[in-house]
Amino acid sequence: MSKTKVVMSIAGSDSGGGAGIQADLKTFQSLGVFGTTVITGVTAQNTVGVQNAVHIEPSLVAAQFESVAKDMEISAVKTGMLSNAQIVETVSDNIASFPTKPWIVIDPVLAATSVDLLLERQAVSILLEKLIPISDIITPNIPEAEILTDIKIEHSKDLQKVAYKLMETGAKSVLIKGGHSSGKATDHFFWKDEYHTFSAERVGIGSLHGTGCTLGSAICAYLSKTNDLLTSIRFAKKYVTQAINNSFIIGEGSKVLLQSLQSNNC
Ligand SMILES: Nc1ncnc2c1ncn2[C@@H]1O[C@H](COP(=O)(O)OP(=O)(O)OP(=O)(O)O)[C@@H](O)[C@H]1O
Ligand SMILES: Cc1ncc(COP(=O)(O)O)c(N)n1
Repeated sequence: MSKTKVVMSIAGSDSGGGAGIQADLKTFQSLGVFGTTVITGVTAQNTVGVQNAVHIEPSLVAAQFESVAKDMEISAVKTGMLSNAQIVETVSDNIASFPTKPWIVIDPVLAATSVDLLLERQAVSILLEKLIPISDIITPNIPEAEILTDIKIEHSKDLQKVAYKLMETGAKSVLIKGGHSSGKATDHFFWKDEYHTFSAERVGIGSLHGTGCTLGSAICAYLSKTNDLLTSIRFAKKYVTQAINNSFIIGEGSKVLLQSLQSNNC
């Protein structure tokens, strides 16, 4: 009997439920795909910030990969918080050794909205050397794009410089997210010599938690359903915009997104 393919989130746990593994699984469930997980770290976190964090032993990270990959067929993976250099290395090696190549979405989480570090800075070089080169799409926000490339984004032409530099490291495509800019919430997508924008009205409702995780995991879910990069980004942008428009307050800090079941199963 044929097996239904699954998707995988490789990320950290957010005890507050708004970001990380929790946001990814809610997105997968809403979009009708079966989500599996490799947990890289556990944060004590709420809508105000990250209070504490521990990294998972690389051998246990590897064991989670092995358990899932030897039993199930993984059509798409998404990475989020990766904690440190050893974990980035373990994750890169394990994804590269899957028997069937999955779609690979890298959300290079460097710091949470609350500015706590979720990846040690020494790990950035290994991310550039090992993980980004095997990715189909990398989705930095503006501060992350600047850290990864050492290029300050001041004008729109800087977006292209950043994207080309990331593609030179081996990323097949780059989506620079516009949550941290002003005006419309426009995401800039560079792929080979193509350039596309995905735009939505900016919702001015204070700070939000989990937007990047939700967009990345929606791209991952749609890739597993459509096998088409542009279609997946378009649908994922629509999904995150709807979730932002319906965001709500659960604590004293950032609002969280409403992840709701989608009827349009493309
Ligand atoms: N206020 C907003 N209104 C509409 N869309 C937004 C808003 N803020 C972010 N977005 C969209 O949410 C998605 C995630 O972008 P963002 O730049 O916020 O990612 P991120 O910084 O990784 O997430 P986070 O802020 O949760 O860390 C993008 O599609 C972006 O355009
Ligand atoms: C475990 C974990 N992973 C990722 C994020 C980034 O999410 P955000 O930038 O939306 O706070 C987070 N806060 N916690």
